[in-house]
Amino acid sequence: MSAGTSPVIEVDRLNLTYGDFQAVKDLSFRVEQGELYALLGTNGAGKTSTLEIVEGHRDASSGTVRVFGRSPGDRRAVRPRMGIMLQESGFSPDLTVAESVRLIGRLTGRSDSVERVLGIVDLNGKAGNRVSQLSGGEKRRLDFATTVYGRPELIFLDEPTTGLDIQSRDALWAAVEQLRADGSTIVLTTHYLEEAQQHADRIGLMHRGTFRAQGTVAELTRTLPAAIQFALPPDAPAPPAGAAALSDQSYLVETFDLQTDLKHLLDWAAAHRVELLGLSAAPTRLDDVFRAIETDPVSS
Ligand SMILES: Nc1ncnc2c1ncn2[C@@H]1O[C@H](COP(=O)(O)OP(=O)(O)OP(=O)(O)O)[C@@H](O)[C@H]1O
Repeated sequence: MSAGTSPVIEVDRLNLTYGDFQAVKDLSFRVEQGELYALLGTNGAGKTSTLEIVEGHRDASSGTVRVFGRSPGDRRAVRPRMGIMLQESGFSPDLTVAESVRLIGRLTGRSDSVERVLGIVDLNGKAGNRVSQLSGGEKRRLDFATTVYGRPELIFLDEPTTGLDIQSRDALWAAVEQLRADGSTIVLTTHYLEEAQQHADRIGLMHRGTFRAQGTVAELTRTLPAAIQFALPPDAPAPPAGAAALSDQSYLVETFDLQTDLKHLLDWAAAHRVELLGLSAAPTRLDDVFRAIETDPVSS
């Protein structure tokens, strides 16, 4: 991303109300060209509602949304440049797999090889089968194939790996990384936080219609301490200061400097000739940030 490049998506003080329920409140974010931006959050946080507006499927109550510098309502300009993988697929059950891909090709105006996109998701063997005959995971893979048909510049992936086995997940993520290498911008929503942790450049964490945190994984996780856990044998001396007792002989050290505190602990154990049982040192994970936000009374 170079200085001065305009963002692919620009959302400024977006609000959405359903009747008198405010589902999205003053939400602002940008997604830059080539980024993988993950919009994460609790159930009912407003992610789908936000994406529906950005995708041009729903009008905002107030605020500004720009996609490629245009209103998402400007469908003729914006839609051919986007691939959208929704949570629920809308294929006609009577079409074959290959016909479904071709149909999407015609609707988007993009061109590609049906064989290529079915190859990405290992569905070439099912090209002649009707959609109604596919398993749930195979339908999801077909969803992905039609979404990336023609290598769109902007790709929305809403829970893309739900129902997929591990091989299919790996294949899907390899395809996403290839699309990014080719310059596509990706917006992801998922409840699989480890996937966001691994693949997202930046994350927006939503709860009850607003962002509770936004930034890179490193920026979000450094707000919470990492954890060192260990247990001591019955005859061991008292543990070093800073270790909180969890149960009889188990201890927890919470730290913002994992490396230094782990070294202190190992030095203490060596000096006292103590074996640290079940020792684990875990950096802060996105799950921890997520849980902290869900339980934060300020965010309720
Ligand atoms: N058409 C609608 N009419 C009224 N309320 C709605 C409508 N669609 C969504 N909502 C409400 O708006 C809130 C946000 O819903 P949304 O589907 O955007 O959340 P989400 O973050 O995508 O949730 P999830 O992770 O559960 O899919 C929820 O409280 C939901 O019940």
